[in-house]
Amino acid sequence: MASRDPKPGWPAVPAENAGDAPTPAAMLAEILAQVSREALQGEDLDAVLRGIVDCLVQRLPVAIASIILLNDVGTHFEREVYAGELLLVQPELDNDWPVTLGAAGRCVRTGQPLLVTDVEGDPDYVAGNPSVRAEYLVPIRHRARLHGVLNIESTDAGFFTADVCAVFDAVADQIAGAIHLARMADQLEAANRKLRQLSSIDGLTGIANRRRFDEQLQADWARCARERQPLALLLVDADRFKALNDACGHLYGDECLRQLARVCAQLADGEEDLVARYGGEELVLLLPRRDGAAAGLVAEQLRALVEEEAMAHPSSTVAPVVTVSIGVAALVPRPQGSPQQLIAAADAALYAAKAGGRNRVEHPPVAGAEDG
Ligand SMILES: Nc1nc2c(ncn2[C@@H]2O[C@H](COP(=O)(O)OP(=O)(O)OP(=O)(O)O)[C@@H](O)[C@H]2O)c(=O)[nH]1
Repeated sequence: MASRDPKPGWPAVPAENAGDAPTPAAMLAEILAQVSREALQGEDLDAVLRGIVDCLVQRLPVAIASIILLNDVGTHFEREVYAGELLLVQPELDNDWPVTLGAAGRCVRTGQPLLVTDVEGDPDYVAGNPSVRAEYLVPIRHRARLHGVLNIESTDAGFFTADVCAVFDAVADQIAGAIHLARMADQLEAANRKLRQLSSIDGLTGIANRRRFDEQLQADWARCARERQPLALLLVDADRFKALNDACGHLYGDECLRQLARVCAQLADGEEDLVARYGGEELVLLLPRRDGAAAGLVAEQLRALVEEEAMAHPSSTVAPVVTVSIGVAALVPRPQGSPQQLIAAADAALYAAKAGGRNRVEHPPVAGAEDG
């Protein structure tokens, strides 16, 4: 079999192994395949970039491989990920490396690959390691967006032949796709987080919605059962709200509900507390680790605070201002029990508060449960 001459710059192939040595084309295909794998498998952008530079220094005789990313507006380098056998003295990249500086900056400004065959003679070269003789920089561009620069450094002044440079050009294209994918994934994740957050918020009041409350109630019920801690629930209902809407209009009613939610949020201020809109003009406070007495105190405070807000209610039979009736329930959940037990108890208490004249707090014992 005819022996293959490695291209200048590629790893020297021992004569006895020459027949098995990969051609530059085969090696390029392997490198590109691995870069693709890194792009698809990396957990996040940093992991992707690290996988790629590691792959380059492992497979090619380069002293340093680094990827230098630009900020969103393309004015500064903001991050560098590098690998290599030589120590690279890296500048601090707190957005203080403008593209007006260095060979990497020149590569960005021209938008073209840049070959520096004699680093000492290049006015833009910023020495990262004194053993480096030559450097090749390639813009990393996906469609119209310039993401940064692929920077390869070699201790061999003659390393960067046209064939070798062509390999890095192809690798840079692959990296651009990988960065694009990773950034899309990051954006998608952020959008999903936002969506999850939005889907748990009540649009009118900005507090948690019923769905979020239901989830939290299940979770708190299970946790308090495990820890044998009490769980308290306050069911808060605005009095004569239909009459308020009828007399003052729905927009005013909406504003009163928002204000009511703000007051409730002031009192549900523990790390584990949750205030949510239960539905219509009913709000709930879910208070883990609060027994009946503690929850009753919060409820009484809340009732008084709402009255002090003095939101006018000209058509109420209770007071000239908006008032609330509150049903309180608290118990130490039993693992085999159901959170519905707590809701039913708070509901019964609320009914009693309404029947008792409104603008009141009621707290009957919960049947069949260990009251905290
Ligand atoms: N403005 C406004 N009104 C709402 C909203 N959700 C529910 N309501 C109104 O709240 C009122 C609740 O009326 P009812 O259930 O009869 O209770 P109430 O008039 O408050 O009487 P009591 O609870 O017995 O004191 C209804 O008129 C609903 O239209 C809302 O988001 N905005």
